[in-house]
Amino acid sequence: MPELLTPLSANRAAGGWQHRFAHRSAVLDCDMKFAVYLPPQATAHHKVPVLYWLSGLTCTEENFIQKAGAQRMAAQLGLAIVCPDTSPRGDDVANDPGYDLGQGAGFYLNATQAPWAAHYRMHDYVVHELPALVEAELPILPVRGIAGHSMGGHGALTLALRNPGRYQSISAFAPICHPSATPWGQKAFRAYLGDHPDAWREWDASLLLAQARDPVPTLVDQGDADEFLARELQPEALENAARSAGYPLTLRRHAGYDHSYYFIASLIDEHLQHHARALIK
Ligand SMILES: N[C@@H](CCC(=O)N[C@@H](CSC=O)C(=O)NCC(=O)O)C(=O)O
Repeated sequence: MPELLTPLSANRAAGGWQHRFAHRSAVLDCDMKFAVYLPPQATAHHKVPVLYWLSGLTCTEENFIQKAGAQRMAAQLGLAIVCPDTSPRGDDVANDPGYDLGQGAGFYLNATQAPWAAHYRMHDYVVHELPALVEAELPILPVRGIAGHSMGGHGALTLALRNPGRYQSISAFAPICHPSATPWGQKAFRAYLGDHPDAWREWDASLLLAQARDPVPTLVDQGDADEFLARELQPEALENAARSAGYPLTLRRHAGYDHSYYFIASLIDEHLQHHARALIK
């Protein structure tokens, strides 16, 4: 039987190991890469809980592991971090010249429209295929939190809200909160889902959260100097939905912070601690 994971790199980090692997995805029908940080507590005899990190537009599996500085706190807490790529990839995979559609911009949904539907099934990949793979091949427990940034914040919120019971904790940095009403989201939804308002509603975090019946502790951080705040992110839509649903959302605003990884690196320890409170007993 062929090896399921092809090692790409392994670097010692904070007493654990930062890995990158390639594998064949049946769900996406293409070769994919992902990164996983294994803390020192993860051994052949001891499995650890896991945080799935979803990156934003233009990112690969490498942005977070190189820029967020998460390894030291993950090692302290005993938390693995799995970072998928942001879309299917390859010469045979549909693409678009814009940075906000196609490869690097999968939006963590299952596309229904041609030409995207053939490969763009990032929801099923992140929720089902990748966890089954890492839980079978690596010392990782099926005890999961989910987090992300911007497009990946939208992904973290929607994947958790669509799959009650699968994630015990949620967090996001500067998420796209109401994509069916903002330009990045509308462009992606029109392409991937077609002009079908009912379908858009199923992938909009604020609209899903307003209907949520399974409360999961959720932390959202937003910088007030974020260049995308008013046009693309609209955290007030998420706040209003949480208020009307009585959902346990903590949304914090931070003076002077922009949309970059400097913001993420400044607060990532608090997000990891938020997840550890739910995942590590
Ligand atoms: N015009 C920019 C837009 C891309 C960008 O800002 N990407 C962010 C995520 S935005 C929402 O999903 C990002 O994380 N970039 C990578 C990084 O390492 O900072 C551009 O094309 O650069």
